[in-house]
Amino acid sequence: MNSMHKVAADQQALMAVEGLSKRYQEGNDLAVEQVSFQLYTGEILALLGPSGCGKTTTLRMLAGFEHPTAGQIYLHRRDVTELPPQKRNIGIVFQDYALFPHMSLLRNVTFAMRHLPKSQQQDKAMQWLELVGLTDYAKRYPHELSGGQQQRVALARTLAAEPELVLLDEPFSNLDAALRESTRKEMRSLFKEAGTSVILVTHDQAEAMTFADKVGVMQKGRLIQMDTPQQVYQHPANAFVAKFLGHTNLLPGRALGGFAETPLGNINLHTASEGDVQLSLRPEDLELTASDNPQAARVVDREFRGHDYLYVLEQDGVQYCAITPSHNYFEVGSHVTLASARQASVLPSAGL
Ligand SMILES: Nc1ncnc2c1ncn2[C@@H]1O[C@H](COP(=O)(O)OP(=O)(O)OP(=O)(O)O)[C@@H](O)[C@H]1O
Repeated sequence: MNSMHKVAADQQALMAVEGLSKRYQEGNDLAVEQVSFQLYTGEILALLGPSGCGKTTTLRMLAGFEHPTAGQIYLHRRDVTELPPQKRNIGIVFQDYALFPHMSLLRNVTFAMRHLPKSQQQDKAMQWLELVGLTDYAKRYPHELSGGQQQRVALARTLAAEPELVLLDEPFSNLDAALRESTRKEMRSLFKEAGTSVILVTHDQAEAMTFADKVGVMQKGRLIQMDTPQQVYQHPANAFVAKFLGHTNLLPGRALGGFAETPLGNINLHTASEGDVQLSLRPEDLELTASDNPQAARVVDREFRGHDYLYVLEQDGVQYCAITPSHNYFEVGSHVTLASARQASVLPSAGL
């Protein structure tokens, strides 16, 4: 990208983060190391990674609750790195929702609207409660609500302050599986309807992929890859990202342009390459065919998952995983040939 393009892109970014780092104590490792990214208006970004990788620290620096050791945070190209949280126009919804227990839902929401004249607050608060489907509960108190409902009030209260950007810290972690999925869907459409920009933190890859427009995968304080869920899943930057986003087969290969020689035969490559490579092949991209050949792969294990089967297979002492539709049925102990049904992606930084 030449510098003209970079300037143009920067101008449109709602938030730009450059070289953000955090060391909590002298002598400790960096909790966040050189994180840089841009967020555009209306975008939903998920910061995804295992426990301790620096997601929450990053979020807290963006909100202004933690001071960075190095780096800058820009909102509309204005450097806000030194601004206190209340001057950033960023809303944050914490994991525990932090509603005021002694206030009704309506008052919880109007509390966030002190910037409006008193006469407008009630009507406007009812509109926010309507947006999250809770007008009938306006007079109730937080303890009279389910976890999912409390979550939505916390969201209404955050939105009522009309922030430019909403930060969510593990927003669905307190909800049970069924409620989590529906709340996730509702919230995504709410944000999309309102055109709200969002950054959320999660360690749940399914949540990140279904909720966000872009996923930023973090490992040991670093942002390893940030792209659309499809790109990150299908073209991971390294073995860690490939494995963190679901099952995968990591294969050694020798690339000869558009294909590579691998233990599973020649496999076409998504991007032409040369020399020794590491490939990531998703389990749904492996094709199984029943075989009489005892040298072929053996079915070691099979897990029924409703819509599909997850198989563990062994060939030449190496284990592979494959996912097939549930009508494709192979007995444990039987033999199958393995072939790639799609192009594999070359991991660009296999050494990481
Ligand atoms: N207040 C603190 N003082 C010292 N070290 C801290 C502090 N907060 C976090 N850390 C350390 O910084 C690193 C990153 O922590 P952080 O909470 O940002 O990770 P995370 O990815 O959000 O993890 P989780 O998913 O478990 O919340 C960890 O090694 C953690 O122990």
